[in-house]
Amino acid sequence: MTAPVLSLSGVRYAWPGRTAFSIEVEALSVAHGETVLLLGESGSGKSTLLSLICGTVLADQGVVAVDGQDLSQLSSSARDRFRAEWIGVIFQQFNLLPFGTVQDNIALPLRFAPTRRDRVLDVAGEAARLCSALGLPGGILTEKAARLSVGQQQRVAVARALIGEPSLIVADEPTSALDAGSQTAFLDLMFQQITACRASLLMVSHDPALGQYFDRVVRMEDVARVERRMT
Ligand SMILES: Nc1ncnc2c1ncn2[C@@H]1O[C@H](COP(=O)(O)OP(=O)(O)OP(=O)(O)O)[C@@H](O)[C@H]1O
Repeated sequence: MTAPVLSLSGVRYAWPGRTAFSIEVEALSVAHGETVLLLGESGSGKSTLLSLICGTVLADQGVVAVDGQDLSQLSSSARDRFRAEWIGVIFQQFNLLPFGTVQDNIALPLRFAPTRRDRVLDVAGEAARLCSALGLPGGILTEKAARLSVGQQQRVAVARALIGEPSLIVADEPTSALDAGSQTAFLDLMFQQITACRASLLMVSHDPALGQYFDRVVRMEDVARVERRMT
């Protein structure tokens, strides 16, 4: 049996400072090629959990492993490189570089990830293929990101996460700005592309209606114990 693409065990994390929010996750894993929706209300710690998974914050206790690599064993710069190599991240606000072109934005993670870069023979060709597969108009590659509609930015953010086929795609509420019809169309396209590159997907949302698209739905309250102390 191959190791899961993501596994958390005995994880504990408390935000430093006066926030007094802490989270404990006994066990959570995502298998290769699996799509998992992590459901939780606002403030339940979903983004905190994604930060732990991406290694932007380090667990105080326990192990977070991506593709078998314990993130706490990497230096801060090695962790940044590891994230760029193996994790495609779709942020809630997409975080595109506004003055960069669509092509610059899609190619960005490859700059920091030589192995991922090596998997893409023709960067411009692959960016164009992903744009077309995600329903973006031809010629968009040379547009500045700031000029795009929200729906277009969202698709560019997906293309940026997928380029070079990282093993894990992590998405933080990427459909929250869309109406139900546009959500369905967007998720269909995103899932087709994720399946084509055999990546695993962990997406967080507060919306139970999205569960039908995923292999598995995990509720925050079933995997995470959170504590808020008044300071
Ligand atoms: N960067 C941060 N610094 C300090 N505390 C933070 C930070 N981010 C989150 N927190 C704390 O963690 C708690 C949970 O926030 P988090 O963003 O993880 O929840 P969420 O489920 O993603 O919420 P939402 O759906 O509203 O984005 C917050 O109430 C806050 O106290």
